[in-house]
Amino acid sequence: MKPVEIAKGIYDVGVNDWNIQDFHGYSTPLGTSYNAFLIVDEKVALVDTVKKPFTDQLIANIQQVIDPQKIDYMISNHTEMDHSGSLARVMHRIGADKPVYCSKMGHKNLSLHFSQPLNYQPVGDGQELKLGRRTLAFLETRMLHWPDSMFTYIKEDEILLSSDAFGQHYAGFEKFDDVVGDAIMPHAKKYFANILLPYAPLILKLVDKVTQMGLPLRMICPDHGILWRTEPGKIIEAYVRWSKQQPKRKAVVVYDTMWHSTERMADAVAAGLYAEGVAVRPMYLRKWHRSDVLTEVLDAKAVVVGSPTLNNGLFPTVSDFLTYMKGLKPQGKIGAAFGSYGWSGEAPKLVAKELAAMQFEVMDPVRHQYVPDTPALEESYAFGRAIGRRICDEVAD
Ligand SMILES: Cc1cc2nc3c(=O)[nH]c(=O)nc-3n(C[C@H](O)[C@H](O)[C@H](O)COP(=O)(O)O)c2cc1C
Repeated sequence: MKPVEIAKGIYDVGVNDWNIQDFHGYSTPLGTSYNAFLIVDEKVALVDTVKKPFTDQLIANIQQVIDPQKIDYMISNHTEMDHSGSLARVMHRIGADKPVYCSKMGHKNLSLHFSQPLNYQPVGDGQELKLGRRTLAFLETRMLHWPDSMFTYIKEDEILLSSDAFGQHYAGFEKFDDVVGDAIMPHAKKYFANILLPYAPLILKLVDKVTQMGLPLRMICPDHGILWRTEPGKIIEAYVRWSKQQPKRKAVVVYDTMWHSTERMADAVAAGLYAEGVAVRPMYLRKWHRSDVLTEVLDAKAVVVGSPTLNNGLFPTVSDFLTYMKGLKPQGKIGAAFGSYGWSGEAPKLVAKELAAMQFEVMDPVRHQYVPDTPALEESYAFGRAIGRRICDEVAD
């Protein structure tokens, strides 16, 4: 990728990772980018680096704008290695004793990632760094989504370098929201559902704080994907909506199956939900990636989970999905479980227990022995309708 001048003297010198398909267990069919920002003023600052294998590309991009040794300040908004992996080599290239500005937690966490001592300059919330004509202001955003996370705001240009917040896993030569259009929103939603959802209450507080500060925002530039230059308010509004987790009349029916019995039940449950006017799609866990299922969970009212009983327990992909969903802490959901079994039939009860541990309102599970016959499928259908009625009672049309 060539450097992209996003405002006069401010460049995205990051890289595209075209072929990554699995980002720490999150599916990324369109790859991703690691954005890094070079601000050229009387003093020159580089905000964030890239994943380690892309270090040479980052340095080559910087070189197209300026001699890397002219960089005066390194700023680390986030310790995670997709943004800090090349820090050691970059510091070696620009001058190992140059200051590295980061949050206090960034100082602690970077030291736990890199053994060589760097000239860390921890900054507090609201602290500023003058570059010449421009001023950088640091905004602590603890747990959005790591303890070290912070934003860097370029005051005079009204540009927010927002680290992972507002990002999307998307690799492309297109770098701006107006070029990609609404096609980017599903990727932003997936990013929110899979990375930021557990911190939804903190996001609402942060948006309040920034609104009270009256911070003008001309552009929001995350560390992944496209930059929001035309309608930065649009992604903030989406974050507020997603953080409130206001559900639609929608359910996710997610399941696995060995011999298709639980699958037949899943189809009948989904048909029952649909008959009550609920949007629904059965999702088979060996075809749908857990991160795509979670994207659907975000605005669903009910999560209905089917598992056959295997060796007195859950089918492994169902355990995987439940573990993943539990960590992301979705709020305000109805939960329901179903499944086929042979002799002991523990799985639906185990699913229901897990859903209850996630504070879901859990309905009594439905299970069938071996292959469901017509009356059994009618029972699954009626189960879907009962869940659907409950959704419609709780969610306005
Ligand atoms: C390897 C294996 C282990 C099983 N273990 C149990 C079990 O412990 N308890 C039980 O009730 N059924 C057990 N079953 C039976 C299945 O749960 C039953 O065949 C069910 O109908 C499968 O549903 P499915 O077609 O959705 O996979 C087992 C089946 C297999 C293949």
